[in-house]
Amino acid sequence: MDSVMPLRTTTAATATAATAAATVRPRFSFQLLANPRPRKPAFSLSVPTTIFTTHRARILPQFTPVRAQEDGSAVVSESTIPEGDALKIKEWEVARFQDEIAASQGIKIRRRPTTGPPLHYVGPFEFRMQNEGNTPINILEEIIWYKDKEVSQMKEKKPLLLLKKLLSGVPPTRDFLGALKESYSRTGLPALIAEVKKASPSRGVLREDFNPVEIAKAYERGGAACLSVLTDQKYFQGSFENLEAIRNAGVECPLLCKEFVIEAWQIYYARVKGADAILLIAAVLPNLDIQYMIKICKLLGLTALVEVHDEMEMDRVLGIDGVELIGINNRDLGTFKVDISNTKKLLEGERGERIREKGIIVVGESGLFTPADIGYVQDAGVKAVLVGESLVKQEDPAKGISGLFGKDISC
Ligand SMILES: O=C(O)c1ccccc1NCC(=O)[C@H](O)[C@H](O)COP(=O)(O)O
Repeated sequence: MDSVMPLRTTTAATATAATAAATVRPRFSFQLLANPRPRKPAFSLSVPTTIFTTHRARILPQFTPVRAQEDGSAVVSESTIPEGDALKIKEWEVARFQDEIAASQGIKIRRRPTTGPPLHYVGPFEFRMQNEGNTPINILEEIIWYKDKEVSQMKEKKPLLLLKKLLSGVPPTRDFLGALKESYSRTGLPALIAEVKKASPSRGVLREDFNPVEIAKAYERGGAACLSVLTDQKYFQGSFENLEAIRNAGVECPLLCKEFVIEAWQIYYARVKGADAILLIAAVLPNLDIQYMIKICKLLGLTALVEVHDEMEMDRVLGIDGVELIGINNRDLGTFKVDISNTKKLLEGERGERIREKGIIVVGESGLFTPADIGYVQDAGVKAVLVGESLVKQEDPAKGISGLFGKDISC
């Protein structure tokens, strides 16, 4: 099994994919076996005899010798497969395991398009691949597939080792969670995380004369407790330069890096660029990744805002240690449908109880336009709100904040 690990990078789910896969019940019996007698390349595949038989014609020229096992499966030595192809097979299998782990947690979003099996592959995955091909199921999946490529390129330019060196030169983080709590107890209203957002896939360009630093300063003047800065370029016309510029312009509000995080590397990068908090989306990240990324956030002094959209995601996140801040998104990131009653729905009954017991702060996100909307989500139990469109579209976003809350919350 260990031979699988170095082939793919960084996420906890990857690092534990093969192990955790043991807990995901494959529909076919399938096992990657640690080779009892290490050789190079050192692994073998155990496949059910039925599958083996089906593939006999294809397999035999490549896979010899073949050993029958007591349980009826056949062990095929792969020592004759060229090393490069064997590595590709392993990589591909780990990616499939990752998809299966995610799917077992109700995650529909795949990290990258599912490609067909590599040359020489024989095994159960080819029998159970769904939606094979490269059409994303929705906009969120499209964003993630693009992000996967983008992050790979960024990592080549700025490897983790370099980011770690840069960390020693960055100023300490500001207390994002503390700022939210302080604002809530000062105003008695949900603390505001005001979003610096130029455009979005659902609404297109929200503001043509977009000056991120001016908007950030206006938000701070208007009484925002924290700011959220979109850093995704392709779909939101945001950037890490915006985040950095706001940080360097003397804005004191703690900053949330609003990104589509799929790898721990991005958390280090956000920290280097001036973030105090980062978004982790449960619709994209398996539980182990969230847990691992929260640990990294803590190590770097960042607050993790873990975002959920439905009951299943909320229940998953409530089972993860170390979660202090949960965002309930009223926008379905797949369909764009916005419904603020989602916040209420996810805070009702036992879930609300658990959240209060754990002392978790909840943020109501998206689709908030009026004092009535703010009152509604506050009654539902949120202590903070994340607002973009309704503020960024105002000529003076500071006045927009008073309009949104029905009063001046700046002092
Ligand atoms: O805003 C979108 O269209 C969108 C599409 C796909 C993924 C994420 C998206 N938005 C991120 C957000 O959740 C919002 O920017 C944030 O909650 C503020 O929402 P709003 O106040 O409605 O601008």
